[in-house]
Amino acid sequence: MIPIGSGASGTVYRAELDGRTVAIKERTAPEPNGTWAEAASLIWLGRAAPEVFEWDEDRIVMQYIEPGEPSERAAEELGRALAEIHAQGAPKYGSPPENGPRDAWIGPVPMRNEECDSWAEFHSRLRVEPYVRMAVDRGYLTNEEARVFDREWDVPDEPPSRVHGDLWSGNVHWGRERAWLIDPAAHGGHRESDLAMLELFGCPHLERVRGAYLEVAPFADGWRDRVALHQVFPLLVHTAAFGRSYAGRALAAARS
Ligand SMILES: Nc1ncnc2c1ncn2[C@@H]1O[C@H](COP(=O)(O)OP(=O)(O)OP(=O)(O)O)[C@@H](O)[C@H]1O
Repeated sequence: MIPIGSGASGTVYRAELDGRTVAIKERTAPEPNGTWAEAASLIWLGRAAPEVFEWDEDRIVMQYIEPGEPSERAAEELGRALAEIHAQGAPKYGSPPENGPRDAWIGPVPMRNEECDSWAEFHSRLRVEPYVRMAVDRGYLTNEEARVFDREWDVPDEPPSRVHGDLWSGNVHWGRERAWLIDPAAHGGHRESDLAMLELFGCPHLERVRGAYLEVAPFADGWRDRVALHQVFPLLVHTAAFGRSYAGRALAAARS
């Protein structure tokens, strides 16, 4: 087994298994349901993600994707693929991936999926409040700062989408021919959130990805003004997980 990547939760290896080259993601972090949630998410995302061959509580064996360079063509294809995944939908806002657990992970912190009737309820109860509490408990936000996150979260009404859920640029794996989605935390969510997160830390050819996406699946008017609002969740997760250095950006996004 040859190590090809490592992150907070474990190590990814390239290996030969039953005559084919596979990627094996071994989870070393003590995260109950971690591989279950990730395997179910990968399967739910379909052909945009590597195929899952098998998984147990310690590891996922999946299709190995030979790395390549980002290209404009692959970026546009990624935009269209994202639109296609989103359109597959989800039963409700907050639904876990099909056959997946309610209790999952986002980076090194827990993330719960529970069905809600609106995005506003889902966002506030499951994607904002738990991380504000965690950040306050850990001393990364003051009580006064925490109150900034106690607000209405309004977005134009639309049915829940099937979202990747942790779509920072590191979770776009550029292969030889196309881009692949890896390391998802999928659930029923708002499709603008995936694109807003991709924008958060920059992504190669972002304009191409977004342009191709919007051509086939336009957002409701005013989406640019909602980017910051959708970035509150990942910024809060960063604050809760990694510390106060992210608090300023999280607060600014929440005030937007
Ligand atoms: N199916 C795959 N085929 C080829 N390489 C892969 C595959 N899956 C993951 N990798 C490589 O391993 C790296 C880490 O993968 P992944 O993001 O899933 O791990 P992680 O531990 O969750 O990392 P992080 O903490 O950064 O989220 C990727 O950036 C990629 O280079």
